[in-house]
Order: sequence, then structure tokens, then C-alpha cells
Amino acid sequence: MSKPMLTFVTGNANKLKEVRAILASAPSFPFELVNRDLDTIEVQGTTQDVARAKCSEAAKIIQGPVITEDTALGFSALKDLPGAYIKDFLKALGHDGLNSMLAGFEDKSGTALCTFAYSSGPGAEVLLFEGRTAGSIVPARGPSNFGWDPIFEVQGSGKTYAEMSAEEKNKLSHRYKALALLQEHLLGIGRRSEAS
Ligand SMILES: O=c1[nH]c(=O)c2ncn([C@@H]3O[C@H](COP(=O)(O)OP(=O)(O)OP(=O)(O)O)[C@@H](O)[C@H]3O)c2[nH]1
Ligand SMILES: [Mg+2]
Repeated sequence: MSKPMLTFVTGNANKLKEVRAILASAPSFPFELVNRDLDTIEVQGTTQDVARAKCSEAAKIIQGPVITEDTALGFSALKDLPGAYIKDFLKALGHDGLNSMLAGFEDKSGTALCTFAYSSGPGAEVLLFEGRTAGSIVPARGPSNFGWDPIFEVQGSGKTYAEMSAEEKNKLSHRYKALALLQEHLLGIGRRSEAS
């Protein structure tokens, strides 16, 4: 029997690549993942508010089951800001500017937070799955292929995300941890629909 379709609504090619790579080495995923790049509204608010609003809008547009993903980078010295607004901060300030924001603080620690949101269809409750990885903000090291990867040194590893291979990052990243929780939930749905 063919697997039901699940649409991952994202315009970020790097996110999609990592999600596909993580799923490829996971226990059999009960959905066929397809991608749509939709320009959804990103509201202001907590990371959870942002994730819920984006996913419920995506489900309305797709008219079916969807997942969306939001990534935040919080600086401890700034009470977890820029958080959900990291995309605009990165675009405006670049890696050096993000480092400069912490120049007046001894504490350079931060947290990468990934929030996957799942909706089974328009109007359905949105479920959230969060993954966090602790680290610190450092002057850029490693290739600049993906966002703020070069300035986020993972706690205890001595490496920035950018200095890690894809396999290394995908075993400990914020995205990996959130996706593991989402997968557990979706595998449960898959088992229940097989049993009925
Ligand atoms: O170095 C990084 N390592 C990562 O693992 C990572 N994940 C996301 N990002 C960046 O953080 C912002 C999130 O914004 P964001 O969640 O709204 O994403 P987006 O707008 O690019 O895509 P989407 O909303 O269509 O899914 C964007 O600038 C992303 O490029 C990352 N940077
Ligand atoms: Mg976005």
C-alpha cells in the first residue's frame, strides 16, 4: 500500500536537506514527505505562537496534513533574544554583527531551538515538537553554507555546526532532536491506522 502524503511547508532548502537526511537513517517513516514552498505569514510572539500560526495557515492552504519548522537562536545574555527573529538579525548584521551584540557580556552562551509543528488538516489542533542544543556564539569558523552554523559552537564539542560533517550535525542538532519527537508521534499514527 502506498504511504499517505505529508507536506513539509518550507522555503529553506537547507532545512529540507537535513530533514530528508535525518529521516533516511530513521526507522521507516509512515508518510511520503513532499515539499511546498509557501509564503506563510510569520507572526510575532513566542516561538510556539510563531510555529502554531504558520502551521495552521499552511494546513489551510494545502488542505491536508502538513508539517512546518521554525528555528530560533537565543542568546542567554539577552534573555533568549533574538530567538524567533534570528533570520532578520542574521540578514541585517551578519556573523560579525551577531558576535558584536554580545561584546559587552561575558556570557556568550546560547541555545538553538527547533520547533516542528504538525497539523493533520485545516482546523485541526497543531501539535508542537521542540528540540534544543546548547552552545555558544563564537567568531565564524567553517564553511558558510547555512545561516548561523559557523558562529554556533556546540557545547562540549569544540566545533561549530559548520565545522561538523552533515552526519555529525544531524546526530546532535536541535533539528534532529525535534524531528525524533515528531517521528515518534507520526509512527504512532501510522501504527494506529494499520491496526484499524
Ligand atoms: O546555521 C543555521 N543552522 C540551522 O540549523 C538553521 N536552521 C535555520 N536556520 C536559519 O535561521 C533562520 C530561521 O528562520 P525560519 O525558521 O523562519 O526559516 P526560513 O524562513 O528560512 O524557512 P521557512 O520558514 O520557510 O521554513 C533562517 O535564517 C534560517 O536560514 C539555521 N541556520
Ligand atoms: Mg520563515
